[in-house]
Amino acid sequence: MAEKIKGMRLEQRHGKARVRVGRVWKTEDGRHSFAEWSVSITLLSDCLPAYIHGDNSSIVATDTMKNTVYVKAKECSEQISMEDFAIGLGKHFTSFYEQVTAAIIKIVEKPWERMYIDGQSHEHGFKLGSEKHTTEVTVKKSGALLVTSGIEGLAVLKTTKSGFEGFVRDKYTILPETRERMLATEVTVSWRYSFESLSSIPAKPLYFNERYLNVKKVLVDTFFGPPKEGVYSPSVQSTLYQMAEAVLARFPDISSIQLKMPNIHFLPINLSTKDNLIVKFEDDVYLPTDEPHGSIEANLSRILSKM
Ligand SMILES: O=c1[nH]c(=O)c2[nH]c(=O)[nH]c2[nH]1
Repeated sequence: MAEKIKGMRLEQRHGKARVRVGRVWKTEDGRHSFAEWSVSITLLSDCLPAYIHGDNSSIVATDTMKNTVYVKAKECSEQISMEDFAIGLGKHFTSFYEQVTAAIIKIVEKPWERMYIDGQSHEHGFKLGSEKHTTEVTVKKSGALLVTSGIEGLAVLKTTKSGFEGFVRDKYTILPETRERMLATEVTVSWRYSFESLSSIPAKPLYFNERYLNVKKVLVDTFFGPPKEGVYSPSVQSTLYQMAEAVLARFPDISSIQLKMPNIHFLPINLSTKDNLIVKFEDDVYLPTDEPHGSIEANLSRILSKM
């Protein structure tokens, strides 16, 4: 919200960050599902008197926002995707409060995965996985909507089928060209859905959960290539683009995708004295590092032709 005051411009928003909630859903035959979310709410509303005059009469307390998360979680009697939960919260804040013009809801899910014991899925046991599912939803009073989903911390590595050649060489360059190296990264990705209003959201339950798993599969499959032969990567840039392109080609309801793929370096180990070669690097012994790392990111979006 931007408002003019005494010849100046005031931009303000308020909300509650990191409201943590766990929710269990139980079927009649005794199977439990579980989700743990960290929910952040930001409301855009006219709160000028609070900033200027200390008049809080139009402020929705952030404590109330926190309570609303628990009330809405209680009301979800059936398992729900966190995108749908965020949309529901956004709808609530923009319709329940006259002064609220838009709500931005961000959720990060803790990666609890159903436990398998001797190949059999456990009815109520879960263990913590690695990468996290994220979402950011903006709901406007008009019903206009913006939904993004994403993944944080998807760490992937391949020990071959990667190289880097033909880059700029000048008096500062020492990096040798190679067609044989390790490729490691921790993917952060977010994609935007093309649904632009509350009425165009798919009614299918858990639609967004299914999409999340399928997008993750396309990203990972493209990164690695087929199990036996893999796929050659001429650069992180090229692999990133292939991953983004594969997602847009496969999912018509995704309009853009942003990928961040740090190039996490594994340095060759060569050890020698003046007279002795102790360890000669043969693509086998590495020094793992996490800094510095290359930082490579790009956004790929459809250009929508308006006829
Ligand atoms: O895939 C890569 N992209 C780069 O831009 C780069 N720069 C670098 O030093 N190594 C690499 N690798």
